[in-house]
Amino acid sequence: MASNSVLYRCSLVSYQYTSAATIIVGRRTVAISGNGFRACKPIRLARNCCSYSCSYPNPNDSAFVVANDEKYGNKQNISLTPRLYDYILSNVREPEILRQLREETASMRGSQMQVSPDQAQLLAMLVQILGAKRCIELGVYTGYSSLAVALVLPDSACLVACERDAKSLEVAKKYYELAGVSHKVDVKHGMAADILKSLILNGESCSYDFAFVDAEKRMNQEYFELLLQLVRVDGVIVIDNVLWHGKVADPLQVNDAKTVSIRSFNKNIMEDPRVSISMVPIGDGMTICRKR
Ligand SMILES: C[S@@+](CC[C@H](N)C(=O)[O-])C[C@H]1O[C@@H](n2cnc3c(N)ncnc32)[C@H](O)[C@@H]1O
Repeated sequence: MASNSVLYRCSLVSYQYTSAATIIVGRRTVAISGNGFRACKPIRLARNCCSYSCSYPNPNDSAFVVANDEKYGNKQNISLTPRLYDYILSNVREPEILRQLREETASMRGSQMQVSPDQAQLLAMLVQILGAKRCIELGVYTGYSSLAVALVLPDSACLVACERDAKSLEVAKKYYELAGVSHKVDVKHGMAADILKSLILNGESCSYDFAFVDAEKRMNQEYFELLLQLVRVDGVIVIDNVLWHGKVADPLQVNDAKTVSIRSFNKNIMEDPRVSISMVPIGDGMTICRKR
């Protein structure tokens, strides 16, 4: 450990892309200002959380966190500070039309729900690597993630975009038009599970290459079961918010219905032999599943 390092007890550094951030240090919640970040709800410190050593005296600067727990072999992990996250975002190639949509959505209710530019870029890349032609998204909101996917789909491809809220769908449809991708997006207004069931009844099982799940979190297990029917072998299902602002890792103190449900879903998926998985700490956490 560097001689000027400071030992912090912290449960999580939690950021969202808009205007400030918080870190919990000891018993205090410290607000960190930084361009482009929004303050998150502070997460209470677990009594038994492990200690982390940060190699800078200012938590705003500490990019590396070392878990002191022998169990992890003192592995160094990146702790995403506002500065580092700014750096990551400055290395995202966000198409102009997505930037416009993000800015229009920023003043709307629920704008924090939108995936971050780095997440959208990852989704688009997965679709490209897969050579996906048939995709599904559950939870469109104003269309940021679906537009990122539609932009990289070939003209003959299709994205089934499911959303229950008609008002936010209007914004999404406007941007599909502006981006010239409307012909690739099949907008479905309704409840995600019902739409998936109707696709199955329509004989579309095993015909999809890619699915992104970002709707009602407590329905994730049901969405996943339906999507496993709709996606082909070697197809990919990505689930968002699997870290749920870090609450999933604090079972001693955080047990609200949504957190318990996401925690239970994560456990089920971890033990599910039907898929290979990778939980990625990007945004609020995404699990990438490949159907075996
Ligand atoms: C987290 S937001 C989606 C954000 C979007 N992926 C983006 O990047 O902009 C979740 C959306 O799911 C929608 N939603 C929630 N429950 C739903 C359901 N049961 N069926 C369809 N849509 C649902 C909400 O109305 C909301 O717009």
